[in-house]
Amino acid sequence: MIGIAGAGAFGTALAVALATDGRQVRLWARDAAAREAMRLSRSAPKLPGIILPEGVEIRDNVTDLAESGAVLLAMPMQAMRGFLASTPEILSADLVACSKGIDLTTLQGPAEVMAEAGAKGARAVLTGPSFAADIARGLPTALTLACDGERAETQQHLLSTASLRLYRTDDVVGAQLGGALKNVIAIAAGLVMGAGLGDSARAALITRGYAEMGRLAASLGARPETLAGLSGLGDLILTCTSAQSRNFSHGMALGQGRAAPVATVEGVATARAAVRLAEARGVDMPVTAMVARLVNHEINLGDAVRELMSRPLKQE
Ligand SMILES: NC(=O)C1=CN([C@@H]2O[C@H](COP(=O)(O)OP(=O)(O)OC[C@H]3O[C@@H](n4cnc5c(N)ncnc54)[C@H](O)[C@@H]3O)[C@@H](O)[C@H]2O)C=CC1
Ligand SMILES: O=C(CO)COP(=O)(O)O
Repeated sequence: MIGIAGAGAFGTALAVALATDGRQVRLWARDAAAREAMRLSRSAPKLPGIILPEGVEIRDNVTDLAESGAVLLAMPMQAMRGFLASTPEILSADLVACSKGIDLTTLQGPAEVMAEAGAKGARAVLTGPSFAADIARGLPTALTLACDGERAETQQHLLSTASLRLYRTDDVVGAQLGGALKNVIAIAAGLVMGAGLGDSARAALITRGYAEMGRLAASLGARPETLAGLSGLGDLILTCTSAQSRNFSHGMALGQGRAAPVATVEGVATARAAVRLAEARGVDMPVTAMVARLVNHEINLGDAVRELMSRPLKQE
């Protein structure tokens, strides 16, 4: 049995994929009305057209997840620390963080947040290029499961299905940073496309963004090949090129000068956190720093482009 805490787009999509493959899933949403609606309709508002398979059981009590083979944490990154603090009962289970981001208060990634909360079982991070809508439809998806404990292989088999192919890595720092930092670059790519700056500019941004993701990750102990994998480059490609991405769409809206739709946009907080991490380590992250200034309304897009283009010329 697998427990999933958080019944937004991603948690529900994973529940659908796992149950379709024969797993028993306990899905918990924090909102009682949302739980009741899902139970009655066997559907989820964030996944239109998808029917919840029989194997998905909507649970009212989050502590019911504690006896699962693994508990997936499928909530925004900034909510994870508070959720774990208020739910000590699940800390004995193996935990798999599905959030992509950096905690703004502690500047920790999901693995460190779980450890500091007192997680006693395995602590893994599930990341990589995967839109919830694709997963829920059973489209083929490859993900990275990062775990440096001896339970990694067990978790990999528990969470892989006919349509979800999980690759394993013990580079937890690299995998979680890849998943977090790509969202910032996706906002930048959306800004460029929204402002009509062209495909060439986007390609430049993705490449230079990837370079600075690698610099920060290396300074924190990540391996370069992890960033070149699904959790870094793979997710960067997906998120910087698809309007399905909320981070990319958020950037597009800003680039077009219109209000961005309300949604979970992890790259906004991650940009602010990454700037602080980079400053503390003396790492140059011009694209990320510019995204932080743009989302903080400290600079307009025209000045941002001029500033980035007039940086001193250097070697690639
Ligand atoms: N939607 C997608 O395609 C993918 C999302 N992710 C990641 O999964 C995480 C969650 O994203 P989505 O499910 O898409 O967001 P969402 O906005 O669809 O759902 C978030 C869910 O978290 C719940 N939540 C918020 N605060 C909470 C709290 N304090 N305690 C418990 N639950 C809380 C909300 O009620 C909501 O059900 C994010 O970090 C995202 O980057 C990762 C891969 C794909
Ligand atoms: O992480 C994702 C795809 O891998 C989802 O991207 P968005 O959060 O930008 O929608």
